[in-house]
Amino acid sequence: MAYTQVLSTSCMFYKEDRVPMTSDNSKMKPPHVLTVAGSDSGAGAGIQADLKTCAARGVYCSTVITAVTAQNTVGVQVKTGMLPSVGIVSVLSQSLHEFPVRALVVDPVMVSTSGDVLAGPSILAEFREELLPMADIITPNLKEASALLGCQQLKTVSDMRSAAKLLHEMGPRYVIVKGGDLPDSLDAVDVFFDGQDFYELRSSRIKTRNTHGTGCSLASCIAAELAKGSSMLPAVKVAKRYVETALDYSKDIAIGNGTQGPFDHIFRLKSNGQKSHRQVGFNPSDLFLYAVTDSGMNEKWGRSITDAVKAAIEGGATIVQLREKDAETHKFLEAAKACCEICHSHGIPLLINDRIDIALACDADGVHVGQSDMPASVARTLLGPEKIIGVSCKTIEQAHQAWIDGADYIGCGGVYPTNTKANNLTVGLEGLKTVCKASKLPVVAIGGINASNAGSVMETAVQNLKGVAVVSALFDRECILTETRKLHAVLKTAASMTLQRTH
Ligand SMILES: Cc1ncc(COP(=O)(O)OP(=O)(O)O)c(N)n1
Ligand SMILES: Cc1nc(C(=O)O)sc1CCOP(=O)(O)O
Ligand SMILES: [Mg+2]
Repeated sequence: MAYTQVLSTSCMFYKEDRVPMTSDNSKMKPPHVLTVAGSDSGAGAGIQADLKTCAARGVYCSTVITAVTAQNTVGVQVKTGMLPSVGIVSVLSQSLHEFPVRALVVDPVMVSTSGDVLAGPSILAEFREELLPMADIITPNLKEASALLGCQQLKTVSDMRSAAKLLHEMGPRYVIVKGGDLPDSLDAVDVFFDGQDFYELRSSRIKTRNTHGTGCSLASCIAAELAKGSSMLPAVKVAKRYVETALDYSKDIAIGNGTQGPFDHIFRLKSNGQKSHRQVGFNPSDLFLYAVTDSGMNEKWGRSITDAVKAAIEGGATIVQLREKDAETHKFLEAAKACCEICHSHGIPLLINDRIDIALACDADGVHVGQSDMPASVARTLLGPEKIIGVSCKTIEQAHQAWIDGADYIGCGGVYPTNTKANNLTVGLEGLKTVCKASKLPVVAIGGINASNAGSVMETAVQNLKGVAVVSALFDRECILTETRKLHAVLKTAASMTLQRTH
């Protein structure tokens, strides 16, 4: 059994276990971290931070609580338990000798980010003599580094380098001195030393009060990455980026009344829902009039994507897809963000064609992918459970796979020949019917559809067919608003005729 351990004065330690679960080795236990730490009643640091960090990083975390603290965002008020005692550090060191571990991460928590002193000088010697020599990495902040070294305050990056070197001489294989509190520094710089080379790890300094628990979280994220099999420098880089991203994500949340607050460790599980005015979730009736943009057509008619999208929505589009094949990424992202705002202010979902990265960056409602694009199953993993994913399908098999992959709808075409997509196979109304009948997912028809033939498409009245997706009949026209209204009227008539027929 192998262990990855993290220790602090509040005695956290971590365990990693990759022992096969079954005799045929087909299932592996997930990476596992065991933390032995103090409880933070404020839930931003300590055991609670470790649990949340490991969960966010996909690592199972079990716990041993060494102390109970009563604290809130104003500061540590009472400490019971006991955390930083020579006895606990000594028991821990003995256990580590008895049960050797794969990696030991020592977070020498002595001063919390709120400035409270969490460990007295009595345990410093025990730390230096017992724990540091066993550690794979130690993660002190500026105050903790100077406390361990018994030296003056560290004020510059050069001081941090000297401290990292001296701490390394005490025995740990790696040292990271965290410079978050460095005065006059525009970015957050940490110094990593591997015994040979120094690395200055820089990230943007997030302006936020919500920094409570950043130290615990960095250390537990390093342990989580090690448990997943990472080597040290990549683990430290991931941990730093994780904390930076979490801080940025949580910079405006307001929990408690103190000068500091906790951040949101599990931000990745959220859908950024608070930014969106749209109700989360996919409604198949949104596919009724699906407007798909085309950068070439907008250029030809001299209009911006945003003006094109506004006009389509005003004309009755029920969902919008940005299909900007030639757009340069930076410009596409700017346009996508603006279109998101427009769509969401009208309660209309916005999907991005092909580009999962753009969809993630602008927090669009989802993506549409084809058979040669990112597989829908991978898109689902990247986008999470709440985003909308559409897949182009021309066959029953593709429709079945889309369902297995976790798509929300399929686009089926070309129903008619089209000039918008080169070399597109036309499946015709018959092909559309075949796929619709077999599909477990709602279907939108696409390819050569306009106000003259949309009625025929909808009147095939196949179950699952929820609407039409149109490019040129809306966007390669002089007035998008007029054309969208016209198409909307045709679709409404077709829908009411279908309704009459089925009753
Ligand atoms: C609604 C809808 N259906 C089908 C497509 C076509 O997607 P794909 O096959 O990936 O081709 P491109 O659009 O990427 O050229 C679509 N975009 N939307
Ligand atoms: C983007 C696209 N996909 C198709 C498919 O068959 O999957 S047909 C198509 C082009 C649709 O454009 P228009 O409405 O101008 O014909
Ligand atoms: Mg595509």
